[in-house]
Amino acid sequence: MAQNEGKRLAGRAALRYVEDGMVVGVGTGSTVAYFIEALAERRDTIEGAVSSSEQSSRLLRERGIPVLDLNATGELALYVDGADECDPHKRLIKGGGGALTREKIIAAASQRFVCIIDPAKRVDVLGRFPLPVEVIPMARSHVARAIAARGGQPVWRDGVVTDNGNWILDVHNWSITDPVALESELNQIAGVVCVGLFARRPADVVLIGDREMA
Ligand SMILES: O=C[C@H](O)[C@H](O)[C@H](O)COP(=O)(O)O
Repeated sequence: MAQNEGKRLAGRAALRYVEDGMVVGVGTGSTVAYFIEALAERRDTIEGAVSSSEQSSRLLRERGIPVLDLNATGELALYVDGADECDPHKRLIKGGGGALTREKIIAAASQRFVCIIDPAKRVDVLGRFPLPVEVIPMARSHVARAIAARGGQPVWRDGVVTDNGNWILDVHNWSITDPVALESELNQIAGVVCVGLFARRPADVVLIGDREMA
């Protein structure tokens, strides 16, 4: 299956979790763009969306879907987002598009996290995709040294500024055998805003193309 076709099928398949009257949490990326396209068909039946990025907010508004403030909506029933990698326990690497922090906030505030991926995103062990870590700009070198001391190879995503005004380090060559422990450990480094590991709060449902992962 071509990768874009897998993304399109997954984006459409997520519609089956959308119920009338919902406020839907919406992630970021090329797979989510297909979901937003499909969600537009339901725009008159939902209340609106909480968005994880400026990019998704723009797409939602272009499709006539109201973008709401998470501070005003309360907890959400549903969050739909893509991922860069997914292991058999539905633990994820996210943040290839730089939206990891807002994505993690919405995932934490949602009862059900439906992750939409194409088959190429499945891995047995996380870490082939470089792990994104959002950092406060002044802490970039400090965090990079702390990560290198733990065996990772951090590379600054030079020129990229997140929606929160921060920078990103992409950590290469890490075979992440205990993602829950690593997520907790990296969160403790001063200057780290968010780690692109979604292991402590994995996805609840993973759609690979239009099929649900067991
Ligand atoms: O920051 C971006 C997000 O975590 C995306 O969900 C992730 O990078 C996957 O994006 P795509 O669907 O474009 O492969």
